[in-house]
Amino acid sequence: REAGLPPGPPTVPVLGNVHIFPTEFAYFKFTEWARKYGGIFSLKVGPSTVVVLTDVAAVKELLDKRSATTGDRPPIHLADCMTGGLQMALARSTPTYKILRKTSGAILTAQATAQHLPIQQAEATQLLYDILRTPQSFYTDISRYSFSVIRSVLYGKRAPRYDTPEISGFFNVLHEFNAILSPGAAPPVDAIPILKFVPERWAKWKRECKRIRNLQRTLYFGMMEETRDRMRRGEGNGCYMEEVVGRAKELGMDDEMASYFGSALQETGSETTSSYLQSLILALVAYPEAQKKAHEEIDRVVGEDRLPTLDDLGHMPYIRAMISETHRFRPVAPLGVPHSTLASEEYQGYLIPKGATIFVNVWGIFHDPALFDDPENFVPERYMLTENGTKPGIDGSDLKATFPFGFGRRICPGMHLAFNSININAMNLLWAFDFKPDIDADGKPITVDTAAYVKGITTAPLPFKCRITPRSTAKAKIIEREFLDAADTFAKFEIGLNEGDKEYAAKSRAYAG
Ligand code: HEM
Repeated sequence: REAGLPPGPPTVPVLGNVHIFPTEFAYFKFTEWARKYGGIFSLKVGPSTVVVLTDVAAVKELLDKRSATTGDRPPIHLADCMTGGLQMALARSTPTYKILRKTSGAILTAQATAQHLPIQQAEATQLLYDILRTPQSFYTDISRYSFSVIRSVLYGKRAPRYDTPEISGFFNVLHEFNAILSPGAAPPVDAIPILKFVPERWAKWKRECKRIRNLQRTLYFGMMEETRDRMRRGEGNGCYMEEVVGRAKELGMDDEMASYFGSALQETGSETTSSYLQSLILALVAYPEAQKKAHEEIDRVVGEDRLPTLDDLGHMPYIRAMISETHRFRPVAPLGVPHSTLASEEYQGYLIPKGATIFVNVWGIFHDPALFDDPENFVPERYMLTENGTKPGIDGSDLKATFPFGFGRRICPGMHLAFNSININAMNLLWAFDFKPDIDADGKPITVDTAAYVKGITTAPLPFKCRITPRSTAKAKIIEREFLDAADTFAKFEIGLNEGDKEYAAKSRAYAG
């Protein structure tokens, strides 16, 4: 480890810390190291430096205030081979990235997001209806919901069932992309750049990247073309990609950029939102007392006769606290998405060299006993005691609601869409259902495992079982009625559905009627 770098675990020659670098659930190890080496520690991965921040003040200073130099992403050569550098969340800080980012800023504003509320609400109503009908498949019903919302607001076309080829087709391509990027799946071309020059006939990874690139382009261009066709036929429905097409010149977007832009938002927006909602349900099952308090509050504010609306949230401090606590308890991106530095920075006497990778240990911060009382438990009350849930007397002002959504110039551009989805669904689910542990053959409750999570940059609870029942017959009736009423909103987003999807949508309406 070079002089001036933040401290960290002892290194060995050449490898540095490669031999001890965690390849999965790295946030646990990083948290352990942070307690030992401090809120700013470093690791050596061969010649490169990784800096891990588990110190809120350092995050604020380095990633927010000095974002001009810390807003790059580490190089991922394979990703660039497949996407041409156009996957916005992974893209380096290039002029092309800046256009993509500007476009997201121009179209995903809080104001614009409000215009997409009707379809978000209609999809949330279908989520209630799906869970009412088939409570055992709540986990995939949530995945359908989040995919369909993003697909509708972006491309103007929904996915009425989870088993549609529209969803499996999209995720198959995404999973192939992620699989080849996972540690060990391909030679370490970023660490050993000379490997990039191995001829294709000896480099299977190059052939694989080409194959996946072709799959991506066929799918993403197809999604774009469908939207464009609908516009040509005068059947536009105001979705975001129509705006991108309409303003392409002004935004500096060509076809290729627009196609990757839309698909990147679809990728980043789907599994993040579903992960959050799945974690919320897991917490409700594991913490019945918290669920009871939320039920009491929503019954008092909303009552039996109608679904909650976004305006109700202002009158529900406990549910607002519960929403924040879910982010803290099980953050969707426990290490954020890694940033990288475009120039050297100095902070509190430490050198953060140019090209260093920076991880924010969101997990370690949210589970720091110095900041939060009883951090391992789901305790919404903490967000009623202090604004950001921290212990009384601790300044938690930098841990604001956007903290789980990242930092500086890279902050999540889909945040406003995500806030609406989370708020609407958290209220709806609590209003509608009781969530209880599943029972075994002897009728005994089976404890859910709140630590069983998917590995990856973003995470989600592993599929789990629970018993979900409507809280009253009157509420079940309202859900059916609202689902039928949503048909008008859905209609604009059901143009061009495949036969299977059309049939499914028609059948579920007939069933509700
Ligand atoms: C619960 C929901 C969500 C969470 C917790 C979340 C969280 C995050 C985080 C932590 C980052 C990395 C920020 C950084 O590098 O500092 C990010 C980036 C991103 N998110 Fe989200 N996100 C969510 C939903 C969405 C949605 C709904 C969309 C799109 C509609 C979206 C689109 C993106 C994109 C495109 C980026 C990359 C930004 C860039 O690199 O410039 N996200 N998100």
